[in-house]
Amino acid sequence: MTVDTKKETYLNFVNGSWTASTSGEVMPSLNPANNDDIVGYVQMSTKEEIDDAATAAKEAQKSWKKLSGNDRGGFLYKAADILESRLEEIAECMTREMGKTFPEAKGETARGVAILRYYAGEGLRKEGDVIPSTDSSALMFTSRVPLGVVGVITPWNFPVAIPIWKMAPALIYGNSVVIKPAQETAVTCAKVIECFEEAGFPAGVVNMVTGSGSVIGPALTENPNVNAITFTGSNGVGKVIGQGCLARGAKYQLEMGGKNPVIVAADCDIDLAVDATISGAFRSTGQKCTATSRVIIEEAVYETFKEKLLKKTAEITVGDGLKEGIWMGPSASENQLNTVLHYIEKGKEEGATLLAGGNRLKGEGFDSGYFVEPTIFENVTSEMTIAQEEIFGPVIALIQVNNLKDALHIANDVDFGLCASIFTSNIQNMLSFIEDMEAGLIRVNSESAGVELQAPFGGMKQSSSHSREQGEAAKEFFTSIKTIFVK
Ligand SMILES: NC(=O)C1=CN([C@@H]2O[C@H](COP(=O)(O)OP(=O)(O)OC[C@H]3O[C@@H](n4cnc5c(N)ncnc54)[C@H](OP(=O)(O)O)[C@@H]3O)[C@@H](O)[C@H]2O)C=CC1
Ligand SMILES: O=C(O)CCC(=O)C(=O)O
Repeated sequence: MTVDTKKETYLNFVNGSWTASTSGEVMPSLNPANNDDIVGYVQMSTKEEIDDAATAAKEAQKSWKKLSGNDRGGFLYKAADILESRLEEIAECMTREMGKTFPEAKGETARGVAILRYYAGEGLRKEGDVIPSTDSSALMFTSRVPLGVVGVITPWNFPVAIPIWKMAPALIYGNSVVIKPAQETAVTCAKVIECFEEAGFPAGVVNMVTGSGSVIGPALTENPNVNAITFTGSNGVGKVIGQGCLARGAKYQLEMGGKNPVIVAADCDIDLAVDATISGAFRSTGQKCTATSRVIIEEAVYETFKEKLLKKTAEITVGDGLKEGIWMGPSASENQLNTVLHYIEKGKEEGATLLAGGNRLKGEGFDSGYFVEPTIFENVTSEMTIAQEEIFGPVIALIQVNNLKDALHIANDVDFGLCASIFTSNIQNMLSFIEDMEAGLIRVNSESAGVELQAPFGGMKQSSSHSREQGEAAKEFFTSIKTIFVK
């Protein structure tokens, strides 16, 4: 491909240096709000470059793990300060690369800073327990040791937060990392890696290789020097990665899709439920694994809820996320837009009623981007495709029920179990929901999306490989326990 020489080509970061791929191939990273805008070029790297990064990471980890947690934390604090000083620039790059609005991108970058500081502090927290032995003259205790080299495979929907919430705990517990970011947002990731470089991490501790997931993804998963893989993305790819790791005995962690319900009980604050549904479903153009995609409403308040929801949805401003006053940006890519339009057609074909939206936006300001209207279906039944499969776009299905028992049954009637929310003022309704809802994140009177960095994050059923990320829970994945007996 011909390279526009005015745009930067972002290289791989291997063993402390920015290196060119031997493939010589690059691909443009395009702005989904205006695909005439090339954000930069990223390399289509080869298996050999993954192998080089893994070898460097293996060597570097030997001395990295010997540092005290306090010293490792110092590097993370520095990276946090540098990221904070570049917050606006990196957030702007994120908006240009994947479309989320600038305020959302700034919020996410600030979250990256906070995650780095949280894990920097982990370097001074306890890493084991003393356990009484049956032998009164012995000392028995546990200690945590790093896994070695961690391969990090990330999606495009949180281009700063997800790489950081995987890399920061990996690093603080003494692992080195090789990250393969989503191609769509590899420029934003390269800028995050620049922050790590400037923070002075020893060469080889942090490495980044860009390229096609189907080529360098398996190279990373199958590399014998890589001891573990942490992945966020689609279920299809996650399962392939899990099988690859299992086959060679590597540790793996998969965070995948969701089909998250919101239950609207007759006794709830309807305005609160409407605002939370809109925010949960349409922020980031619905491109969150925690996004609301099914709204299950008791019949007594169905019409009132629907009317208010439609009124507020009509007020949403769609456009280029860098412009003032825009609330919802484009889908992140043409592929993603086509997936969303495909599901909208499927909804119509299967007999759901389109209440709002449903179209690609056309005309001035829209023609060079991948904009779709916020879309609402009603008369949706639980077996319809749009009630079962993850859409990853601004599309919601309204499902009317007679009572909360039916609501809970429908809420659980999917393969996923990431997050779920209920709006109610009745304590018994809340308690039943907390007890019987099959989801890793339970939210009451709050939108389905909303992850706090200090709390465990992950799903049940097909949403994850049953481990948890973030908060203290990250320690379970990124370390191995040694039980020590001394006599
Ligand atoms: N849970 C979540 O947060 C996310 C869910 N999704 C879901 O996935 C759908 C598709 O999105 P998509 O971006 O294609 O997600 P993918 O699962 O394909 O991509 C996620 C990451 O995995 C990489 N990858 C792709 N194939 C392999 C492989 N064989 N081995 C190792 N790594 C691989 C990708 O690389 P590359 O960039 O080159 O494709 C990317 O870095 C969305 O519509 C949505 O439903 C997507 C993103 C996030
Ligand atoms: O909702 C969030 O903040 C995180 C969601 C997430 O992890 C994802 O969409 O991949």
